[in-house]
Amino acid sequence: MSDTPTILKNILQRKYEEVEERSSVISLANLEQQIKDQARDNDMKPRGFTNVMAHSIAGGLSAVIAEIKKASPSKGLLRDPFVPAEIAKSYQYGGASCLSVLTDADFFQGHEDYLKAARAACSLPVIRKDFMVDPYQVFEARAIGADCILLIVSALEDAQMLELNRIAHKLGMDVLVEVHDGDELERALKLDNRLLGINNRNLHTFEVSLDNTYELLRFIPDNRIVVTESGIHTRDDVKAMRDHNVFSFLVGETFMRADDPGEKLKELFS
Ligand SMILES: O=P(O)(O)OC[C@@H](O)[C@@H](O)c1c[nH]c2ccccc12
Repeated sequence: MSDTPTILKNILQRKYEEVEERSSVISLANLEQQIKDQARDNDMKPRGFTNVMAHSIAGGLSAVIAEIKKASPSKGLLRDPFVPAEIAKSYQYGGASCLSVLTDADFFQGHEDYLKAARAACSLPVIRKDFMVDPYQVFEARAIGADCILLIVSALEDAQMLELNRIAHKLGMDVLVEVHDGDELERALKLDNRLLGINNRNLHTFEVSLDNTYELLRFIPDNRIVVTESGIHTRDDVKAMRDHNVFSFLVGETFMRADDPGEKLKELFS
């Protein structure tokens, strides 16, 4: 991880501290008990994130993971007022396949309660968007209702990545593995997940280029579902991706800046 970009380094450093703090308040055993207690509650059952994505694509549609993100380190505050339950309903109405909810507080002004509120307000599967470095966070994700977690390859060693992936699956969650270059892609392909995210944002410079997806595409086997992440703003962006046989999208900023996020989704994807 020697060339891990600075901002990511800062975030990861903070994440390790956060895990220490949180696990001293709520133990891992306690989280596991919560998950067991919730097993009888139908609303808490994993909603099959990957299946819903695959189903949308099989129907000839774009599979859109619509993101609920109040702020980001590169763009600052994106939306105010920010009401996750309203946004979730709007996204469902607008035709999203799944939701992504930022839970990181310090860099994205996110919160676990945003995920809970968004998920409770709709029937869509939800990915916990955060920087996962420790099993504790994976249990925590399931305890708050997440149906899927994100694993960022540049933030993890292989062994860590495998372990977090295994725990997520054991808890019934799906995993979106995120890469932004060829080396990371090679490592990501060692996991047997169907979902593979290509981030168009360079984490060193914050520059966004959709070419990143096009360049990495050719190295990805057909049985994977490629999700293009970041920097999708227009119908033309969507068309260009679809012309390259990319049918899954993760979109945040464009929707967050719109008065009605679900309408904006329709505008881009219908
Ligand atoms: O807001 P955008 O440019 O549409 O991007 C969404 C999403 O791809 C981005 O939020 C993201 C991609 N990978 C991440 C990892 C952590 C936090 C955030 C992200």
